Amino acid sequence: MTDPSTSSGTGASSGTGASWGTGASSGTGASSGTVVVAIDGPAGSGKSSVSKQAARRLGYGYLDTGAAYRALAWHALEHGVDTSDAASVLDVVGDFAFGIALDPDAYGVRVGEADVTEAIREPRVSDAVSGVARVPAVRESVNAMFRTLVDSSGYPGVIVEGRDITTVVAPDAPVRILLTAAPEVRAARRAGEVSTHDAASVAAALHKRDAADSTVVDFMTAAPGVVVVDSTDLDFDGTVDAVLDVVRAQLALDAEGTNA
Ligand SMILES: Nc1ncnc2c1ncn2[C@@H]1O[C@H](COP(=O)(O)OP(=O)(O)O)[C@@H](O)[C@H]1O
Ligand SMILES: Nc1ccn([C@@H]2O[C@H](COP(=O)(O)OP(=O)(O)O)[C@@H](O)[C@H]2O)c(=O)n1
Repeated sequence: MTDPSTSSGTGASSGTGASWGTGASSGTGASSGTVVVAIDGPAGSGKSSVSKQAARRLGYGYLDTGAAYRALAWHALEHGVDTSDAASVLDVVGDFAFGIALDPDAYGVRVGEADVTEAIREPRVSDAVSGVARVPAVRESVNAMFRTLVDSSGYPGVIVEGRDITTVVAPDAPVRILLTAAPEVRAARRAGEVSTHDAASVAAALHKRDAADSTVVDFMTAAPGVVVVDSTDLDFDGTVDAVLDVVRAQLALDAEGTNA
């Protein structure tokens, strides 16, 4: 599943790649020269599935940042930690050994030796993840890990998707996209994936998580320079094409030096 080179511990990752996404515009957004395509958006907008397919088409890597927060929530639950208590969450960050594959055709997530690729999608993890993600020290630690993963990826580019990638993690990336869709469309898509819960409870959980997450990051409004792709009326392939159109247009502008 995961290549060891794609592993990163929160402790081991700090201090490297510090200029990633925060330095002067470099044409890549990464200190390693890796092109960063930053995609944010709410739950069920298509970030993961669309980013993965777009990465395949571009020959890029794909980094699912939500998987890191989910894996940390899983890790905290394994330790019996109350995920609504910031101090308790921070206690378990120290031995959080996170691994993720950036290959869009070999997606996998682990914590230590455990393959948690499926487990982190369980409703109990979805319910706990916002509590973990709202702790500022957790976010700083995880963001440093993302920079290390991208800088050492070996890919010419990486599509990085999450909630705060266009604004906090990679504000200088040459391509920044906010992927949205109407709330009822997002809920219906997510309900189609989860067979263990009825559609109404899936929708309620998704809206509750969006509300909790939006107290930490504004992922519903495009920051200046961020291009909106609204997938409400697009099918999956149409959304991938729309994202790729933006990537090509923004990279062309960047190459001309006009993508300020
Ligand atoms: N434009 C689209 N039209 C129809 N279904 C889509 C579209 N984009 C994504 N999906 C489907 O919706 C579900 C949620 O997408 P996902 O990528 O997990 O969203 P996110 O990562 O934003 O939560 C998946 O089953 C995915 O295949
Ligand atoms: N960059 C990110 C990515 C995810 N998250 C958190 O991690 C959770 C899970 O992210 P996800 O991308 O797997 O969620 P979905 O949008 O796929 O439902 C979110 O609900 C946020 O609480 C975050 O805070 N910042």
